[in-house]
Amino acid sequence: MTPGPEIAIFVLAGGKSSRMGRDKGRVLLNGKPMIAHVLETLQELELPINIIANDASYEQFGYPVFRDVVKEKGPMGGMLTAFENTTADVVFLVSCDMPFITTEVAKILMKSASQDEIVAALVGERIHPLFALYPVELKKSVKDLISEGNLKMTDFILKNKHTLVPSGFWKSDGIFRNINTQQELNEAEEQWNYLK
Ligand SMILES: Nc1nc2c(ncn2[C@@H]2O[C@H](COP(=O)(O)OP(=O)(O)OP(=O)(O)O)[C@@H](O)[C@H]2O)c(=O)[nH]1
Repeated sequence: MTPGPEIAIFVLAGGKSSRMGRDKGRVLLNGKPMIAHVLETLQELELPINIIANDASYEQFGYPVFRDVVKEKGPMGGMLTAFENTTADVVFLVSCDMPFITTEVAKILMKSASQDEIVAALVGERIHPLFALYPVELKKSVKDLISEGNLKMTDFILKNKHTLVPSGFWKSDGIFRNINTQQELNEAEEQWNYLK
């Protein structure tokens, strides 16, 4: 049996957090910075973990921190930064604001990992680009899209070879819930024991 592609995890934490009003990755949720919940789940996968952030305080989490190679280009810029800083074949891109992710769903997506296909979850009509696998061989194409100003992640997925794993392969779609606002943070805090 041939071994699968080598995968490295990159957690994105370089956004503006304008809806939250303060840096999302470090807001406290159930007593811990939001990104710490994400990292704790991901570490069970036993893959290399990296963070892409523009603030050195992310070094406190104990993983390598890379600054965006191109600023203010959203997750596409974060993805290019990941591609530029890995020797793996595939980057597992994860948003820092998804504290309910599970290793169950990560492993389901990873089963389809490929050196030349993007793998993402499909929930209803919605593709989730920030808990998804991207082949590093798409680096040139990402560079071109960034210089053209085409920064939409779902467009990028649909224009390249991809596998969309439909909902139904896992127990709950709640794992894709992300937290953008103070109200969503309050709700997650209140429902923590039920959701986690
Ligand atoms: N490295 C990096 N990550 C980013 C960038 N923009 C967004 N992200 C990350 O991508 C994920 C989703 O970000 P969004 O919620 O869409 O954007 P945001 O800028 O963080 O927040 P808003 O300003 O409220 O839209 C989060 O984990 C962000 O930290 C960026 O330019 N660089």
